[in-house]
Amino acid sequence: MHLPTPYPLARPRRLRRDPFTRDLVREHHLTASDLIYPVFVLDGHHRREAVGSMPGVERLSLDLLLPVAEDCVKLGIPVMALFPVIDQSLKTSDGQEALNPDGLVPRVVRELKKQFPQLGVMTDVALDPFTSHGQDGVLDEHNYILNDPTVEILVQQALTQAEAGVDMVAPSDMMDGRIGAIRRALEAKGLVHTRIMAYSAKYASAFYGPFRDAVGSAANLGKADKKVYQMDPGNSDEALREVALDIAEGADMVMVKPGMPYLDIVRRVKDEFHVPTFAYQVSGEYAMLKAAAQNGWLDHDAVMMESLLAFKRAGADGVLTYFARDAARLLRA
Ligand SMILES: NCc1[nH]cc(CCC(=O)O)c1CC(=O)O
Ligand SMILES: [Mg+2]
Repeated sequence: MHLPTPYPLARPRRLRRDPFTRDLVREHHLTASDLIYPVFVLDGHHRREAVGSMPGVERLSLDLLLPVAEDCVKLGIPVMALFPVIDQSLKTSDGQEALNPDGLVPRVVRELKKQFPQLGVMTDVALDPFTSHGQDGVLDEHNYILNDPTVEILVQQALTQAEAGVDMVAPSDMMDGRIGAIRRALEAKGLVHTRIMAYSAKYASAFYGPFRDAVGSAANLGKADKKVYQMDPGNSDEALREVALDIAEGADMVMVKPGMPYLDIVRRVKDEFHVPTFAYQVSGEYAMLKAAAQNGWLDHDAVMMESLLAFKRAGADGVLTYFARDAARLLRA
């Protein structure tokens, strides 16, 4: 960087003088095409349940989700991410309902792709909505989450989703080697178009609390945590090693999660690998901003847009956010 011209020859405020100049020199922009909209889907008909800790977010049955998908198309949001809320009676220690080709997720995928072929659909590859203990994998007798047996199940889950026609599978479990195993299995079945969005750097974060309420895994998880597979919040170099492995194993896109407290990781990943890089503005981040806005302590729309722009500035190509529809609506206005 060259030395700046000294004041008064340089007056940086000249470029902030009026809206047209600020528009002209702005380096980063948010558009609707940067957004991925996560939704919670339930079995049944005409079901709509509010998520208490996530104002404005609802669990919806498929019939009520279809108008939401249509809204995403209208708003120019390219992708919807599905998170299932599975009935307690279907949860088992090995999460086998995740492999049911007629289960909730495959049924929703088939219908969404039939009705809105132009809307990208992404599904989560992870067992936590399906397990009786709320962990993302199967346990040994000491309640340690086993890697390789879990990966075998995740491969079958990803195949089930891909065969239902999903566009992108997104493994969010943090087992080692799952990207490669899923990629090989997809290729072996001729499913060469299925994109893999790898949650490569996913931290063991306290910001996931409201999500675990939303999918109903919080009660099952109890006091347990996910620190033996999700990353330690103190680590940064390790995120680069995780991303390197997932790219080598066949990931098309990588994800950093959570978002706002981890923008340094987004920047390092983008600078190091130059691959499509995404960030997840998770449930706890959404809840914080919503709660403050509801109290009148923050300006809702202003902090929403500023938080999303910050992801772009940090190097993210897109953001998975519960604000996606609100933001897209504002961008269109
Ligand atoms: N497979 C688990 C999963 N997938 C998405 C989220 C959290 C997303 C959010 O907080 O919005 C989690 C939570 C967890 O790891 O317990
Ligand atoms: Mg990994």
